[in-house]
Amino acid sequence: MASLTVGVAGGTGSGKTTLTRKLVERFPGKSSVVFHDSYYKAHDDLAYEERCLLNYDHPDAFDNDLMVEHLRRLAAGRPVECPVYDYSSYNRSDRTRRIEPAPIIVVEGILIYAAPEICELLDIKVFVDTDADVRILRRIKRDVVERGRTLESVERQYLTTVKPMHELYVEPSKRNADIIVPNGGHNLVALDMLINKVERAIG
Ligand SMILES: Nc1ncnc2c1ncn2[C@@H]1O[C@H](COP(=O)(O)OP(=O)(O)O)[C@@H](O)[C@H]1O
Ligand SMILES: Nc1ccn([C@@H]2O[C@H](COP(=O)(O)O)[C@@H](O)[C@H]2O)c(=O)n1
Repeated sequence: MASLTVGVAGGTGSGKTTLTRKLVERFPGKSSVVFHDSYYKAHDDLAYEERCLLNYDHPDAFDNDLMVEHLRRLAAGRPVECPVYDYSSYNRSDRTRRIEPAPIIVVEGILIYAAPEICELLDIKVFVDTDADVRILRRIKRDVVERGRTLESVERQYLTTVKPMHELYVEPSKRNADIIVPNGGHNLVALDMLINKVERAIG
Protein backbone atom coordinates (compact mmCIF):
# COMPACT_ATOMS: atom_id res chain seq x y z
CA MET A 1 0.00 0.00 0.00
CA ALA A 2 1.46 3.38 -0.98
CA SER A 3 0.92 5.88 1.82
CA LEU A 4 1.07 9.65 2.11
CA THR A 5 3.07 10.83 5.13
CA VAL A 6 2.08 14.18 6.64
CA GLY A 7 4.24 15.90 9.28
CA VAL A 8 2.64 18.19 11.87
CA ALA A 9 5.26 20.10 13.88
CA GLY A 10 5.22 23.25 16.03
CA GLY A 11 6.11 24.35 19.53
CA THR A 12 4.63 22.85 22.66
CA GLY A 13 0.97 23.88 23.03
CA SER A 14 0.82 25.25 19.49
CA GLY A 15 -2.17 23.11 18.52
CA LYS A 16 -0.46 20.18 16.75
CA THR A 17 -2.63 17.51 18.35
CA THR A 18 -5.79 19.51 17.67
CA LEU A 19 -4.92 19.93 13.99
CA THR A 20 -3.90 16.27 13.72
CA ARG A 21 -7.17 15.12 15.32
CA LYS A 22 -9.24 17.30 12.98
CA LEU A 23 -7.30 16.05 9.96
CA VAL A 24 -7.64 12.33 10.74
CA GLU A 25 -11.34 12.75 11.64
CA ARG A 26 -11.90 13.57 7.98
CA PHE A 27 -10.36 10.29 6.85
CA PRO A 28 -11.94 7.61 9.05
CA GLY A 29 -10.32 4.21 8.61
CA LYS A 30 -7.72 5.67 6.25
CA SER A 31 -5.19 7.17 8.65
CA SER A 32 -2.80 6.35 11.47
CA VAL A 33 -0.92 8.77 13.75
CA VAL A 34 2.67 8.40 14.95
CA PHE A 35 3.68 10.70 17.82
CA HIS A 36 7.36 11.62 18.15
CA ASP A 37 6.76 11.81 21.93
CA SER A 38 6.22 8.03 21.94
CA TYR A 39 9.89 7.70 21.00
CA TYR A 40 11.38 9.55 23.97
CA LYS A 41 14.37 7.47 25.07
CA ALA A 42 13.84 5.08 27.98
CA HIS A 43 15.72 6.00 31.16
CA ASP A 44 15.38 2.95 33.41
CA ASP A 45 18.97 3.60 34.49
CA LEU A 46 18.03 6.86 36.25
CA ALA A 47 16.08 7.61 39.44
CA TYR A 48 12.74 9.45 39.13
CA GLU A 49 14.28 12.65 40.54
CA GLU A 50 17.02 12.52 37.89
CA ARG A 51 14.55 11.82 35.07
CA CYS A 52 12.50 14.89 36.09
CA LEU A 53 15.52 17.10 35.42
CA LEU A 54 16.39 15.82 31.92
CA ASN A 55 16.08 18.04 28.87
CA TYR A 56 13.05 16.76 26.93
CA ASP A 57 13.20 19.50 24.32
CA HIS A 58 16.60 18.66 22.81
CA PRO A 59 16.71 16.57 19.61
CA ASP A 60 18.87 13.96 21.41
CA ALA A 61 16.02 13.16 23.80
CA PHE A 62 14.36 11.03 21.10
CA ASP A 63 15.13 7.58 19.74
CA ASN A 64 14.91 8.63 16.10
CA ASP A 65 16.44 5.38 14.83
CA LEU A 66 13.46 3.44 16.16
CA MET A 67 10.97 5.97 14.84
CA VAL A 68 12.53 5.95 11.36
CA GLU A 69 12.49 2.15 11.37
CA HIS A 70 8.78 2.21 12.28
CA LEU A 71 7.91 4.81 9.65
CA ARG A 72 9.71 2.74 7.01
CA ARG A 73 7.87 -0.39 8.13
CA LEU A 74 4.49 1.41 7.97
CA ALA A 75 5.34 2.74 4.51
CA ALA A 76 6.04 -0.84 3.47
CA GLY A 77 2.52 -1.81 4.61
CA ARG A 78 3.50 -3.52 7.87
CA PRO A 79 2.14 -2.73 11.38
CA VAL A 80 4.43 -1.60 14.21
CA GLU A 81 4.43 -1.89 18.00
CA CYS A 82 5.02 1.71 19.09
CA PRO A 83 6.33 2.43 22.62
CA VAL A 84 3.89 4.07 25.03
CA TYR A 85 5.45 7.01 26.88
CA ASP A 86 4.42 7.81 30.45
CA TYR A 87 4.75 11.54 31.24
CA SER A 88 3.96 11.06 34.92
CA SER A 89 6.91 8.72 35.49
CA TYR A 90 9.09 10.55 32.93
CA ASN A 91 9.87 7.24 31.27
CA ARG A 92 8.89 4.80 28.55
CA SER A 93 6.29 2.37 29.89
CA ASP A 94 6.50 -1.37 29.33
CA ARG A 95 3.41 -1.21 27.10
CA THR A 96 3.24 -0.78 23.33
CA ARG A 97 0.50 0.44 20.98
CA ARG A 98 -0.08 -1.28 17.66
CA ILE A 99 -0.12 1.15 14.73
CA GLU A 100 -1.60 -0.19 11.51
CA PRO A 101 -0.38 0.85 8.06
CA ALA A 102 -2.81 3.24 6.35
CA PRO A 103 -3.09 5.38 3.21
CA ILE A 104 -2.37 8.45 5.39
CA ILE A 105 0.28 8.42 8.10
CA VAL A 106 0.41 11.59 10.24
CA VAL A 107 3.65 12.18 12.15
CA GLU A 108 3.40 14.69 15.00
CA GLY A 109 6.01 16.28 17.23
CA ILE A 110 7.86 19.42 18.30
CA LEU A 111 11.20 18.43 16.76
CA ILE A 112 10.45 16.25 13.73
CA TYR A 113 11.78 18.89 11.31
CA ALA A 114 15.03 19.17 13.29
CA ALA A 115 15.83 15.58 12.23
CA PRO A 116 16.79 15.31 8.52
CA GLU A 117 16.27 11.53 8.60
CA ILE A 118 12.61 12.06 9.61
CA CYS A 119 12.11 15.02 7.25
CA GLU A 120 13.07 12.94 4.24
CA LEU A 121 10.25 10.48 4.98
CA LEU A 122 7.55 13.19 5.02
CA ASP A 123 5.59 14.09 1.87
CA ILE A 124 3.87 17.17 3.33
CA LYS A 125 5.35 19.18 6.18
CA VAL A 126 3.00 21.43 8.19
CA PHE A 127 4.22 23.76 10.96
CA VAL A 128 1.69 25.10 13.45
CA ASP A 129 2.81 28.59 14.43
CA THR A 130 1.41 30.01 17.66
CA ASP A 131 2.74 32.82 19.87
CA ALA A 132 4.85 31.78 22.86
CA ASP A 133 2.58 33.44 25.43
CA VAL A 134 -0.45 31.53 24.16
CA ARG A 135 1.51 28.28 24.11
CA ILE A 136 2.81 28.57 27.69
CA LEU A 137 -0.68 29.39 29.01
CA ARG A 138 -2.04 26.25 27.32
CA ARG A 139 0.90 24.19 28.53
CA ILE A 140 0.50 25.21 32.19
CA LYS A 141 -3.14 24.13 32.10
CA ARG A 142 -2.40 20.86 30.29
CA ASP A 143 0.64 19.83 32.35
CA VAL A 144 -1.10 20.46 35.66
CA VAL A 145 -4.43 18.87 34.68
CA GLU A 146 -3.30 16.01 32.42
CA ARG A 147 0.35 15.30 33.18
CA GLY A 148 0.27 15.55 36.99
CA ARG A 149 2.76 18.44 37.21
CA THR A 150 2.98 21.30 39.72
CA LEU A 151 2.92 24.94 38.64
CA GLU A 152 6.48 25.31 40.02
CA SER A 153 7.79 22.38 37.96
CA VAL A 154 6.16 23.70 34.78
CA GLU A 155 7.74 27.12 35.36
CA ARG A 156 11.21 25.66 36.09
CA GLN A 157 11.12 23.35 33.07
CA TYR A 158 9.83 26.07 30.76
CA LEU A 159 12.56 28.54 31.68
CA THR A 160 15.47 26.06 31.83
CA THR A 161 14.82 23.86 28.78
CA VAL A 162 11.50 24.30 26.92
CA LYS A 163 11.95 27.97 25.96
CA PRO A 164 15.70 27.89 25.14
CA MET A 165 15.36 24.67 23.11
CA HIS A 166 12.36 26.09 21.27
CA GLU A 167 14.44 29.08 20.22
CA LEU A 168 17.47 26.95 19.34
CA TYR A 169 15.83 24.02 17.54
CA VAL A 170 12.05 24.20 17.05
CA GLU A 171 11.75 27.72 15.65
CA PRO A 172 14.67 27.34 13.15
CA SER A 173 13.23 23.97 11.99
CA LYS A 174 10.18 25.88 10.71
CA ARG A 175 12.14 26.68 7.56
CA ASN A 176 11.93 22.98 6.63
CA ALA A 177 8.12 23.16 6.52
CA ASP A 178 6.03 23.36 3.33
CA ILE A 179 3.06 25.06 4.99
CA ILE A 180 3.00 27.36 8.05
CA VAL A 181 -0.37 27.45 9.81
CA PRO A 182 -1.08 30.28 12.26
CA ASN A 183 -3.24 29.15 15.22
CA GLY A 184 -3.30 25.60 13.87
CA GLY A 185 -6.03 23.81 15.75
CA HIS A 186 -8.84 26.16 14.86
CA ASN A 187 -7.63 27.52 11.53
CA LEU A 188 -10.42 26.10 9.37
CA VAL A 189 -9.18 27.64 6.12
CA ALA A 190 -5.77 26.00 6.48
CA LEU A 191 -7.39 22.73 7.59
CA ASP A 192 -9.65 22.67 4.50
CA MET A 193 -6.68 23.35 2.21
CA LEU A 194 -4.73 20.54 3.85
CA ILE A 195 -7.66 18.13 3.62
CA ASN A 196 -8.11 18.94 -0.10
CA LYS A 197 -4.42 18.37 -0.74
CA VAL A 198 -4.48 15.04 1.11
CA GLU A 199 -7.70 13.95 -0.68
CA ARG A 200 -6.13 14.65 -4.07
CA ALA A 201 -2.91 12.89 -3.11
CA ILE A 202 -4.53 9.64 -1.97
CA GLY A 203 -6.99 9.71 -4.86
N1 LIG B 1 -6.62 27.64 17.96
C1 LIG B 1 -6.86 27.34 19.24
N2 LIG B 1 -7.55 28.18 20.01
C2 LIG B 1 -7.76 27.91 21.30
N3 LIG B 1 -7.33 26.78 21.94
C3 LIG B 1 -6.66 25.90 21.21
C4 LIG B 1 -6.38 26.11 19.82
N4 LIG B 1 -5.66 25.05 19.37
C5 LIG B 1 -5.51 24.23 20.43
N5 LIG B 1 -6.11 24.74 21.51
C6 LIG B 1 -6.12 24.14 22.87
O1 LIG B 1 -4.79 24.29 23.40
C7 LIG B 1 -4.37 23.11 24.09
C8 LIG B 1 -3.09 22.57 23.46
O2 LIG B 1 -3.40 22.17 22.14
P1 LIG B 1 -2.71 20.87 21.52
O3 LIG B 1 -3.37 20.65 20.20
O4 LIG B 1 -2.75 19.72 22.49
O5 LIG B 1 -1.21 21.39 21.35
P2 LIG B 1 0.15 20.61 21.07
O6 LIG B 1 -0.20 19.22 20.60
O7 LIG B 1 0.84 21.42 20.01
O8 LIG B 1 0.91 20.61 22.37
C9 LIG B 1 -5.56 22.16 24.04
O9 LIG B 1 -6.26 22.30 25.24
C10 LIG B 1 -6.39 22.66 22.86
O10 LIG B 1 -7.76 22.39 23.02
N1 LIG C 1 8.87 13.44 30.43
C1 LIG C 1 8.52 14.45 29.61
C2 LIG C 1 8.61 14.35 28.24
C3 LIG C 1 8.23 15.44 27.47
N2 LIG C 1 7.78 16.57 28.06
C4 LIG C 1 7.41 17.74 27.27
O1 LIG C 1 6.51 17.42 26.24
C5 LIG C 1 6.57 18.46 25.28
C6 LIG C 1 6.16 17.96 23.91
O2 LIG C 1 4.80 17.61 23.90
P1 LIG C 1 3.67 18.63 23.32
O3 LIG C 1 2.44 17.80 23.34
O4 LIG C 1 3.63 19.80 24.24
O5 LIG C 1 4.10 19.02 21.95
C7 LIG C 1 8.02 18.96 25.27
O6 LIG C 1 8.05 20.37 25.23
C8 LIG C 1 8.59 18.40 26.59
O7 LIG C 1 9.08 19.41 27.43
C9 LIG C 1 7.71 16.65 29.43
O8 LIG C 1 7.30 17.69 29.98
N3 LIG C 1 8.07 15.58 30.19
